[in-house]
Amino acid sequence: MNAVLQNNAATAMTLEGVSKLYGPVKALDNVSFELRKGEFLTMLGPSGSGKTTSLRAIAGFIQPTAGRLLIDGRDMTGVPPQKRNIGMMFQDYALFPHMTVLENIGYPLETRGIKRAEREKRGMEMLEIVGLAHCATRYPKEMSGGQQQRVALARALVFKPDIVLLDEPMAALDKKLRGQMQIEIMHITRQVGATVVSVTHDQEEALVMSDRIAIFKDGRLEQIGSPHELYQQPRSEFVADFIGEANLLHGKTRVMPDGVVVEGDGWNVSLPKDDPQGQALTATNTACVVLRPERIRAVAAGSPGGNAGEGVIEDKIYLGVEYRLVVRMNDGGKVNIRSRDVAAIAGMKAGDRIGMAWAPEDIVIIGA
Ligand SMILES: Nc1ncnc2c1ncn2[C@@H]1O[C@H](COP(=O)(O)OP(=O)(O)OP(=O)(O)O)[C@@H](O)[C@H]1O
Repeated sequence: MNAVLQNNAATAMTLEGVSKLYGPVKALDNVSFELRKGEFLTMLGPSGSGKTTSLRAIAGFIQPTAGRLLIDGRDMTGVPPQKRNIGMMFQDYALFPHMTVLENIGYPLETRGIKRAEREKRGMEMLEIVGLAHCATRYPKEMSGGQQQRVALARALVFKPDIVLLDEPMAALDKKLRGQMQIEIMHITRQVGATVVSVTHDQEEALVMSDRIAIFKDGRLEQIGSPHELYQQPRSEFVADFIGEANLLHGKTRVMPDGVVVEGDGWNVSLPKDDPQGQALTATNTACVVLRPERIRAVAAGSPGGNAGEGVIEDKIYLGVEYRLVVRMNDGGKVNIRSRDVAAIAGMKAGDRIGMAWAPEDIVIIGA
């Protein structure tokens, strides 16, 4: 029996090699991952990377060209959307304007044949959870954007779906409200134990809300992991650049008796040979080094040692909480530094030469 079909209680959904072709366009290219019960997973990626196509395949609005999708161990091939126990919140909320808030929330229960008294009871319970019990008899147009969003969320959760899909949930909100609603939606979905798949192209939203993030690129799943894993151990330059801010330095590798060095013009990284990252480099000639801006120490120029670099300050920007420096390296590449070390930086100015230092443990190497 296929391992995936063994009805693992912790698995809510499995995608097995799912592809979707539109003529020559591979909207999805052999995507496989598992969603755990109670998990908040965000699909993140640039425009056209396949996020919406994945969401629509899960909802059943489109059928994969190849591969399978299992929900709770059950193959969904040929199962229409209304036969999948899935809740959805769309970016425009799609509330029914002629129904009150309570009627809107009760609607999915009505379509499932649940009687009015029970609908109202469960609808009011959901309204309590989303903090809108006082708005039950209002109409959607009498609510603010944030309130409408919470009604839409309550409607997506009220029938205890196996999975809740959120399609760009913050798209209609202004920036200030977004931050607040990210936290609120995260709390509400955790409180009711919902299993959530959300789509966004806002990396901050993904970092704030998700247990795990699936990063899409050109229809492929580039990497999936917790926000921490993706930030600390990106497996590609794309992921390193997409999650947080990254300096990507391309250099040549050199195997030394006691370690491995990656170096470019005016900078070097040295890793001990017993370090797994160092070991992987013994077989390659070139490598990409990921250096996070907040991990670089600004030091005086002129004393470069190991794990260090030098360049010329192009911009120095004071942001209150930190300084940002843009440094031009000898090879023409730019390095961004974020630092709160006022003592080290206050006296530096654009045009000065600057030294940079980093610790081997702060470095991520992307293979050759
Ligand atoms: N119905 C369709 N017909 C033809 N091509 C499509 C169709 N739907 C999607 N595509 C193509 O498939 C690819 C993936 O699209 P998809 O909508 O999944 O991307 P996305 O990551 O959600 O992007 P966005 O962030 O812009 O919504 C794109 O190249 C898109 O043009």
